[in-house]
Amino acid sequence: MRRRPRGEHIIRLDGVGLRYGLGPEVLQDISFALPAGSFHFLTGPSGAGKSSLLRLMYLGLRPTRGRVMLFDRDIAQTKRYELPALRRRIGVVFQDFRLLDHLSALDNVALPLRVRGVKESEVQKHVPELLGWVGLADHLNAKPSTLSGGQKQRVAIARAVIGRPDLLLADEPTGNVDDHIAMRLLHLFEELNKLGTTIVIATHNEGLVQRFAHHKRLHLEHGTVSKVEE
Ligand SMILES: Nc1ncnc2c1ncn2[C@@H]1O[C@H](COP(=O)(O)OP(=O)(O)OP(=O)(O)O)[C@@H](O)[C@H]1O
Repeated sequence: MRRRPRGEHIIRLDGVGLRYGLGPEVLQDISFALPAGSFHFLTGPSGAGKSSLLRLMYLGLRPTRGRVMLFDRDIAQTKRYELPALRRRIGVVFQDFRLLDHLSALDNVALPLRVRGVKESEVQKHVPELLGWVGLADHLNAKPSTLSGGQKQRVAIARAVIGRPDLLLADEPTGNVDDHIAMRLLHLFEELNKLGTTIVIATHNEGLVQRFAHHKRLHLEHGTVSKVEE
């Protein structure tokens, strides 16, 4: 598996601004760089721009000004056909999960491995193991519509981490689960981080941030970074 040496920047934003359509800038003058292997909580009040910043980072949106460098590539200079390969190196946990409704929990989580051509024997070994780890051993064949919000969230997390991405971006990944499961999920992110994945977790859960205060913080206020620990 490809691993990057520590010390490089996984993502760098320089003077980035974002507006939706003709609206006001919702992100302004954003500049920071995240070193490979770092672990940040993205915090800030509701509406500060956390989800918008994550969208820029997973290339779901282009900035209206400034420069985004991802894996040492300037996104503005990157050809459209090259973007899917960059995106495959990013695991994303969306706030609204975005599971495929016609697939079972197991098949949703298996997707990133199957896209990559991982052997089916490996898929059948690793996916149930991970789903068991997040407490869903009894729901491998369940369709998302039969799962609770917290269970769907855990399937979405398993799908985002199964391929050991270079960068994991998670939007409120513990928003629908109780404290005990939130702790377990945070430990899962820490394990992934130890294997080299750079992690950014947007959260409102200040209690959780305090319990994991050994990790760094990227704080947004009114669309701009008011604090970044690099
Ligand atoms: N698709 C969109 N079109 C227009 N404006 C948007 C869109 N998405 C977000 N915004 C606006 O951008 C600003 C930042 O929103 P964003 O969702 O990024 O904040 P947030 O910090 O993630 O909030 P929350 O913690 O409540 O999820 C808000 O003023 C919001 O209304």
